[in-house]
Amino acid sequence: METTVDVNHIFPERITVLDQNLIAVTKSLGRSDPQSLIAALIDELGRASAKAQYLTAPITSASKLQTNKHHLYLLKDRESNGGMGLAVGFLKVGYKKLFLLDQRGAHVETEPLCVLDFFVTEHLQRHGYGLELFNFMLQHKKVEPVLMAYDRPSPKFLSFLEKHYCLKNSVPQVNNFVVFDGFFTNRSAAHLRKVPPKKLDGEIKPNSLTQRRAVREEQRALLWPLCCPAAPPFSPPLSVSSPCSPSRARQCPNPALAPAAAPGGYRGPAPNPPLIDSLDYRVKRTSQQGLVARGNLYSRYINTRGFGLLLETQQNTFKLPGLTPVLRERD
Ligand SMILES: CC(=O)SCCNC(=O)CCNC(=O)[C@H](O)C(C)(C)COP(=O)(O)OP(=O)(O)OC[C@H]1O[C@@H](n2cnc3c(N)ncnc32)[C@H](O)[C@@H]1OP(=O)(O)O
Repeated sequence: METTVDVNHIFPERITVLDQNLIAVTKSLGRSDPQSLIAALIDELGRASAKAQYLTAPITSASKLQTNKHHLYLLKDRESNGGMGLAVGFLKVGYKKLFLLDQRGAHVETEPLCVLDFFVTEHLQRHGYGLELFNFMLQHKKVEPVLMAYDRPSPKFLSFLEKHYCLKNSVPQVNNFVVFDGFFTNRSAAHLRKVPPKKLDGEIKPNSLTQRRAVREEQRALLWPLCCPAAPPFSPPLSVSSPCSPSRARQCPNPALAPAAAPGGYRGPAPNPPLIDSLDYRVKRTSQQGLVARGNLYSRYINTRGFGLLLETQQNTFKLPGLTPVLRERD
């Protein structure tokens, strides 16, 4: 990405690892880190990534990086941009506590390293930069791609994973993360914890006024008319050549350019997002099978008997009776 920023000055290394402090994890000798320039560059890259993925808002920004324990790998090309260097792309990863379904459909609690955002400047894609970034991250984190989870991977990213790491068949999930065959089998038992059988269904009563308001919002959210075609309860096994249910595809500026829906749901903007802003929650319907609550924590609620919604705050969990929760943390 061409900027007026002297990328070579800020980032002496070809790949820089940035953390919460917005400073290079491996600091260069005698150089200060001009935080505001770094922040501006990250924001710019985050916006470009969001645009490339048809997102309404960036997943990556300096402020988000500062408030999460993520690592952002930033790749530059030293020679470009009149010798000032060019930010070619970035890869953002972080650990997430996830409730996933194993091959037999059992809930398993995991905390894998997840790919959260990945972007290479448009005109430099398919030149091997993505692979360079990804391999660097694998070495830095000492992890194998099959043991990672992927947050709503785009079709390009799915193609990338298949081509470079032979990751093709996914294990169906009800959340937006994609994991592949081998995720459960290659992982030591210490990293997997079976989720205990659920308690008897019933409403968990909120204690505080704010929490009660959250429940009211939740119930109002359920009244929205359902208008989208139904999606299957589980995303089908992944095949890059035959991406899953079109009902999970999101709106694109130009329908002809719309990416095929991916397992876990491609992260494009949602059609007609009905938002309720309350208590940091934005609640929206994603399909007839489930509703998504966005807030500090994000959760979705699906089972074979119907629809449901589960809101989780730092303190409490609210749920409607009769359904099985599937939880996922959000940034
Ligand atoms: C969890 C998430 O982060 S999902 C978001 C992923 N990011 C995006 O979709 C943003 C737009 N895409 C990109 O920025 C890039 O294409 C990336 C990051 C996915 C891959 O980076 P690149 O530098 O292009 O990858 P690299 O050159 O190492 O590998 C190329 C392979 O990636 C895949 N790929 C890259 N670009 C494309 C494309 N336009 N169409 C289809 N496949 C593509 C292909 O498998 C390609 O191999 P091929 O050229 O033989 O078909």
